[in-house]
Amino acid sequence: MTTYLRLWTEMFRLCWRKRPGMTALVLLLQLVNTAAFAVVGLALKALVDEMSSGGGVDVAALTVAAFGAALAFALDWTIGELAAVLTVHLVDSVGLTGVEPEILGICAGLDGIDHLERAEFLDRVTAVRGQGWAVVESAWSVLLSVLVVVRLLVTVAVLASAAVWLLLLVPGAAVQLWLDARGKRRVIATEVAVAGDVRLQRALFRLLTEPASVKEIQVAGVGDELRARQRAVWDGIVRARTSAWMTAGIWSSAGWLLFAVSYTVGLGLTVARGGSAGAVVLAVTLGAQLRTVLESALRSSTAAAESRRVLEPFRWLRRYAAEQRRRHGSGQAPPEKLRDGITLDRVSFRYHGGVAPAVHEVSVTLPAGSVVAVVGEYGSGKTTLVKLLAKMYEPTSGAIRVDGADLGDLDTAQWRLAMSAAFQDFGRYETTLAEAVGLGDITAPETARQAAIEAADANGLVDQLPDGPGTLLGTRFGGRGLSEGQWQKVALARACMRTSPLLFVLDEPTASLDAPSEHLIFQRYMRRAGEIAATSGGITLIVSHRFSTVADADLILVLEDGRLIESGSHQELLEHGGTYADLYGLQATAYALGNEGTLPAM
Ligand SMILES: Nc1ncnc2c1ncn2[C@@H]1O[C@H](COP(=O)(O)OP(=O)(O)OP(=O)(O)O)[C@@H](O)[C@H]1O
Repeated sequence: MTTYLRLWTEMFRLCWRKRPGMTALVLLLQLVNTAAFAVVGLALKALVDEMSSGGGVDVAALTVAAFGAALAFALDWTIGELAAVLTVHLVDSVGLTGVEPEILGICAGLDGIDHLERAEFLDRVTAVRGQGWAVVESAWSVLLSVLVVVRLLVTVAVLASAAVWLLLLVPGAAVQLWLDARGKRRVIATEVAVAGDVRLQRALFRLLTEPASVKEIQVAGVGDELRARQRAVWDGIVRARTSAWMTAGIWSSAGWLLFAVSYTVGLGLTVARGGSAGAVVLAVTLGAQLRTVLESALRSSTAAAESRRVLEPFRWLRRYAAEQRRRHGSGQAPPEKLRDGITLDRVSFRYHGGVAPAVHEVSVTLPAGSVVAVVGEYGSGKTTLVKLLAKMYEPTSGAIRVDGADLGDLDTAQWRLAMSAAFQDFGRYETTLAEAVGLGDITAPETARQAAIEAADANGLVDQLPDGPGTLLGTRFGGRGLSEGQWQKVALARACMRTSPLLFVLDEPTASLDAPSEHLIFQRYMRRAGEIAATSGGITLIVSHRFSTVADADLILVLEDGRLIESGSHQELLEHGGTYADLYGLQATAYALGNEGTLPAM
């Protein structure tokens, strides 16, 4: 409870920081609104007391009481509306400018990508995304609930003093609140229960509307089947929701019925036991007012209950982020230049929930200034090794050392600035070509872009584009569509923006390119590796499952099922006659058969 109190206090402070004027105004309006409500009841009571007093009627006092009641009633009504509208506006704007950036910061600001691959993390992100307003609103709901209780107390006190039998309304109201809350809980529980189905139908909808999957669906002719499945999932969701809403409606109606009965009995007894005309008028008015207060109480209790749906995952994400940041902290700076190299000491890594390690007890030194190739069949752990070197994951056991310093102790942001990478699953940034390349190093001068485009052999692509580097890429925002190979060239150019990284990673850099481009690119990268080695002692790490492309590397690492089974130069590995020699022979034969006996030049 104290953590909730802290969160709510923090939300009020956030409102105050972001919108001080609006926060003060909303607070004032809510307080005036509650005071006006209380005045209505008290003025009515004064009116009735005056009218039913034995002596002569004091016209002046009567007028003041009547005028006070009318004014308070008008204030209560108009200020109530205004306060409600302004609260929604305040909550919305602070949610968007204060809480949403924090949620994005948690998703995008944590070290590595481990969290982005965990269902427990992603489920919570799904629950809070776009719901920043609900976090802020929860604090205001609590304040409003307190104010509603004040209203209830005032109403009950005035009722008790005017017509004691009307206190029967109180248990009637309590039961109504309880039944209504029960119904709301059922609705919320149903929403939680169908959340998985909601995600499933969204995923099916995406499959049926995204070009990449639609192609296959059309060719396979399974569109009708998938549409039927999506409809069936929706039908199930709608049935569950309808049933929950119906049940909640029945409970709530039963509650209101009980309230109406207690009201009738209370009023009847007031009249039967000789209540004055004033008391009856007051009873009728306050009875109606009690109903309004009850509705407000129900609204704020619903808001408070619903906010838990968001508050729970929000707090979980915060705790997770704090724990991650505490663990990583800010470490030491990486060296300016590599002197010895990067050493992997019995490095193992197991994915969250994975049965076997993706990388298993790998020990090797990548010498400074060298070109290192990592080869192996599909799923042998090549990309995982690269991601470990890029600090996207932490080794489950063992250590990676950069010139003797533990990679875990190096400041992650600085380490990333000291490296450069073209990943296998590269990003497709739908912006201008110049920007999509320049993202590789936003501190570099304009001229660096041109050099990077040349380094990636992407000049031909630029020439084909209508506005050259200023051409908008991608079709989502009305730009130019690119082929896979063209997107990959953009990614490679981006990776070439940094000219002297300590680690230059190319994970399957030519997977989407044709053979001549592949050959040209590798030649260029070999030259580039020499330049990098000379300026920073940096290592160029090339991942490939095509053995023929990496024969010029200084060191070749052969992975199998996450284990390093062989390492050495191309010549040494051929002479060794192990897996590398076998697979190289097999691939060369296959390539020769497919290309009329021409092996790619190396
Ligand atoms: N995010 C992940 N979560 C769980 N397991 C994963 C994940 N990524 C990869 N794996 C598993 O780890 C193992 C190594 O995968 P990795 O991507 O490193 O292989 P790879 O050699 O790069 O394969 P490819 O040549 O197909 O790119 C595989 O068994 C794979 O199924």
